[in-house]
Amino acid sequence: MTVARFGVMLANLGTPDAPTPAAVRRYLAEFLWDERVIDVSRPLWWLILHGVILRIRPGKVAKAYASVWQEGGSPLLVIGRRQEQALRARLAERLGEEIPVELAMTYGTPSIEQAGLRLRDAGVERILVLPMYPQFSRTTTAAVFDRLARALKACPQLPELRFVRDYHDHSAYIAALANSVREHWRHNDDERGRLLMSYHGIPKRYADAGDPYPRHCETTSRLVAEALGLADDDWQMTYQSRFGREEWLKPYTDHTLRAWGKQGVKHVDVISPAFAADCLETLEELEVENREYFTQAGGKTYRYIPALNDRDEHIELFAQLIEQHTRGW
Ligand SMILES: C=CC1=C(C)c2cc3[nH]c(cc4nc(cc5[nH]c(cc1n2)c(C)c5CCC(=O)O)C(CCC(=O)O)=C4C)c(C)c3C=C
Ligand SMILES: [Fe+2]
Ligand SMILES: [Fe+2]
Repeated sequence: MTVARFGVMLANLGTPDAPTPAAVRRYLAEFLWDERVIDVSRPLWWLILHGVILRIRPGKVAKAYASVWQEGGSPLLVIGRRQEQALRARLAERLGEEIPVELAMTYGTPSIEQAGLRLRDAGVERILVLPMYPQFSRTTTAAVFDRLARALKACPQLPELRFVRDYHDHSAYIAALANSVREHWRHNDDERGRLLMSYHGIPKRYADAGDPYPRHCETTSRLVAEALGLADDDWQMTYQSRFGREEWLKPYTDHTLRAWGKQGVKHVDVISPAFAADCLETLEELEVENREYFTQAGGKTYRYIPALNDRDEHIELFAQLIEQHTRGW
């Protein structure tokens, strides 16, 4: 067997195994216990998480998952598998050799450990880790790094490792986002709404302590707006998916959409550049929940533009990132 020069670990957040309260509870218990995500002192957080959150949230959230669940499972996983397949094919075409590519989830399955073992079984000694988070955050990208380090703890030997920290201003990423907006406008007879770029939020405290996430989101947004030739009034960026009571990054997506509806804005196009794959946060929170906030406040048309998912340009972006980060291997 010829061993490939390197393997790729394509990482994303993870998702429950089923749209049931029990599966959602297992998923949230793992996810929300990660100190990179929630940094509250452990004994206090254990009491809040197990005493309150995991008793109430799974039932409600399981219903939301059930509303977006697909035949093959959770959208994040179904799309992740398509991205993995498409990337294998693209790398074989570009590099003329079979490069092992393994989808890995920070929480749930396929875990980072399982993906690492599959790469080990393929015989590769060099691994490029590509977290599918264009904007770096301690809560996502750094959590991948921690889980990988934990998975490697028991190994007597380490693979050679490289890690893509972020790609928030990569020209192929910006072009792919801008083209997906242009395509959406063309499909709608060039009817353009005000463009809302809605990013998953993080607690403001993390940004104050040095998390570069909001700076990365601002740069992505400005570059997309420039690529589309938008004037300042034609677009805005906001943050969605708040969790808990503390202040998160602002402006908030839901508050902005309600305000726009009241102010007489009639048409909105929404894109969510931080999500490499559509998931609960886009298909339910943006497609359904936020649409209601806007239309109930007086807005007329609200259109969600899908994530880059397995679009050709997205897979090409991953292939370019992989080529750039594996030079010399
Ligand atoms: C303190 C809590 C959370 C932080 C910080 C956070 C950051 C963060 N998350 C994503 C991407 C995704 N989050 C998703 C779901 C989700 N996120 C949180 C909490 C925090 N996220 C929760 C509790 C959940 C689960 C749903 C719920 O209970 O409301 C998902 C979707 C997963 C799916 O199965 O579809 C993604 C993707 C980013 C990019 C980010 C910070 C930059
Ligand atoms: Fe999240
Ligand atoms: Fe949400």
